[in-house]
Order: sequence, then structure tokens, then C-alpha cells
Amino acid sequence: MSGIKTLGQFIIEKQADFSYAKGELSRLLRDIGIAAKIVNREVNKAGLVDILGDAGTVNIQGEGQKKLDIFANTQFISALTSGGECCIVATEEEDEFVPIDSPVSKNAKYIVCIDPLDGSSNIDVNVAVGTIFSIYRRKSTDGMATIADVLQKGTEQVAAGYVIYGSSTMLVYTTGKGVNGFTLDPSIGEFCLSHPDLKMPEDGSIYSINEGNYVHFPKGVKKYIKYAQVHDAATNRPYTSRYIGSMVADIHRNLIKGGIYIYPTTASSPNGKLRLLYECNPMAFIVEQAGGFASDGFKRILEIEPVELHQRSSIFIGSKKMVRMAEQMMTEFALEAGAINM
Ligand SMILES: O=P(O)(O)OC[C@H]1O[C@](O)(COP(=O)(O)O)[C@@H](O)[C@@H]1O
Ligand SMILES: [Mg+2]
Ligand SMILES: [Mg+2]
Repeated sequence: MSGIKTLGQFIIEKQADFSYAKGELSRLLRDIGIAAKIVNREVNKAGLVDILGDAGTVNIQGEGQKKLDIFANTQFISALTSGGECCIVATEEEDEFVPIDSPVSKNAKYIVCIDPLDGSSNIDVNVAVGTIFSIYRRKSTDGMATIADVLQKGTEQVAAGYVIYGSSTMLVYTTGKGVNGFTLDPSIGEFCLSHPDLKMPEDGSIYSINEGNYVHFPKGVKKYIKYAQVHDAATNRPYTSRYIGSMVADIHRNLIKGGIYIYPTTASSPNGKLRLLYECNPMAFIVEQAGGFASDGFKRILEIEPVELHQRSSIFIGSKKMVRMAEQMMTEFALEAGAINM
């Protein structure tokens, strides 16, 4: 067992990077790790326990909730409540933000925005799903934290991460000093450092987009797809199309191999589909920390000012050269249409 480094050991070790650190963020990351293990246990035996299928309820976004969405939501809120470091949870599965009012969290100063179960459409078919989280420090100093403490730009994140429940279960996170990946070793029940200092290739040859929506895509996206499909060996084209339908899994693959994930505006999602606070911002922080880039086609995701809890955004995220190319094509058509001025 020599040589392994658990998530807990790594977090404590890295705490030294922050002179003011008192261990609160470390304990918060520990709490998220604990809930992820409980969710992983259910995901791994999903067909054997009553956790597959619809919960019969609908969230504020009009999406049918899966039993596993609800289970994961409950596990993360309960771990964050008993951990004592979190004062508000903003989650995809609750209409409003959830104030954590427990005796242990009176002085809690962290806000957690979370997508408890990402890739819900893949739950029942045994395809990789995930959890995405983003952590902020509250801005207000006294009394109960408010929505203003939640609606912070992505640049204000102090940490972000995701868990992927795939052929193995991994937790990948950043505190703004690089990105590290940990694989769950079921034999000891610990996340162990397996992917230190992850770097996203600057360029790649994989594109991830739901082409079923093609006719409704902006012209810039249509042009990018055509560009990806051209035969040109010198630029690694045609690119390979890969789309799992779980944002975490598609971006995790591209983080390791290079690639771009695009979820643009469509007819059914005129503002994009993915949610800024608990999907776009955390994935953008991680990808940028690994050397990639993320934008809404025009503006850096992390600079977008949030105004609503479940606000959506279009997203172009991945290898820097690929995202810049896609942005260029979006800008070209927007200029042509007079939608933007340079
Ligand atoms: O089925 P579509 O429209 O391609 O959307 C798939 C996308 O929606 C999501 O499932 C949205 O996330 P949730 O499952 O957490 O609601 C992403 O994970 C995925 O990339
Ligand atoms: Mg999601
Ligand atoms: Mg979800």
C-alpha cells in the first residue's frame, strides 16, 4: 500500500499552500467526498436496489426528477449539513437555495452550488454519470447568508470539482492551483491520487455535441461542425464525434485526450441548456486550471454575472485552440448579422 496518497492526505498537505487556511475548506471537500462514496455505492448496484427510474416529481426547470437525482441531492445536503462548513447549498434539484441552519454550521462561511447527479438521462442505461460542485466564500459577514452570496461570478470560486461514476469512480478538483484526479479504491474505500496535475492538451480531435439539434444550431456552430468534418490530415481532421450525453463524462474524456464540448442555444433551449452556477462555472474553472478554456461563444464563462439561481448558458469548453476556433466562427456570423459590433 506504500506510495498511495488519499484525498484526505492530499487536501491536508495542500492546505499549506494557503497561509490563512484553518482547515474549513479541507473539511468541506472531505464532506463532499463522503457523500460521493455513498452515491457511488448506490450507482454501482443501481439495478439491484430501488433507485432506477423516475421519482415522479418535476424540478423548477420542468425536468422530471430521477430517483437517483433525489437520493444524491439528499446525501450531499445531509453531508454538508453535518460537516458544519457550509451555510448555503444551491442545487439543481431544489427550487430555492437551501440555507444550512444547524448548530455546527453557525459560523460556516462556504456556499456550495451543486449538480448532485449529472447525466440523468443515462442513469437507467448504465452509462457514466457524475456530480458537479462549486464552492464560494460568503460575501456577507453577519446574519444568515443570502442569495447575493450565491450569485457570484465564476472567477470568485475558491474550489470546484466533479465526481464521475464510470467504469471506475473518480473525483477531480481544483482550488485554483492546478487540477488533480483521485480514483476510488473500493478495497480501502478511499479516493487515491491517480491523476496528479492534470493538463488538458491545447488542441485535440474530438468534438462533443448533440447533433440531433443541428437544424436549430447557430450558424457559427454549424460552420464549426462542418469544419470538424473536413478531411485534412495536417489538422487532424476529420475530428472524431463522441457524445455520451453526460456533461461530466464528455468533459472528463476531453480533459485527458483533448477535445471540445459544445452545448449551444437551440430552439428548445434558447439560452442554452446547462446551468451557469452548478454546471458551467465549476467545469470552466477546472478546465481553465488544466490549461483549457470555456466561453459562451463570445464571453469567458467565468466572467458572466449570474442573476438567477438556475440561470442557463450556452457553453463551448475544452482545448484552448478548439474553443478559440469555434468562438471565431460564432463572432463571424454575429458580426454579419449585426448582432455584435467589434
Ligand atoms: O440530452 P441532451 O439535450 O443532449 O443533454 C445532455 C446534457 O444534459 C445534461 O444531462 C444536463 O444535466 P443533468 O442531467 O444534471 O440535468 C448534461 O449532463 C448533458 O451533457
Ligand atoms: Mg447536469
Ligand atoms: Mg443533474
